Amino acid sequence: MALTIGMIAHDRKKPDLAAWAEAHLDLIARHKVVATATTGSVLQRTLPDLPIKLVKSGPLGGDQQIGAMIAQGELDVLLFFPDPLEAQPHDVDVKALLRLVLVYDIPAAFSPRTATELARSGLFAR
Ligand SMILES: O=C(CO)COP(=O)(O)O
Repeated sequence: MALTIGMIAHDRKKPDLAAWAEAHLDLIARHKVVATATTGSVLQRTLPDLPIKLVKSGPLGGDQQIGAMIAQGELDVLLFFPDPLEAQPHDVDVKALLRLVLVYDIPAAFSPRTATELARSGLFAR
């Protein structure tokens, strides 16, 4: 059964997420990918053949849209690479998203290494 995977990264982490997605394309290509707008455009540049549903940019409500998907049971996994060294204008939205990840116990990874461990868990092989 295809999973719906959310992909989000803050600006300085977008290259890391694109590189991770490229390295794991065989796994994620079986699933549906939804991404915030700017993250999604970077992913599309790296992986032009991967279909990606775009929501709004994070600071314009995209994190909240992904959060709403979690609340509605429409998101199975979240890969979110935040930048721990840069303040975000929409920090409250980021916190709200992370809170919903915990409320609904969504499998999530916040760095390339944890994403790789999640991939090794077999989650994406379903
Ligand atoms: O800000 C984000 C996550 O908090 C991501 O939004 P963008 O992908 O539009 O940069």
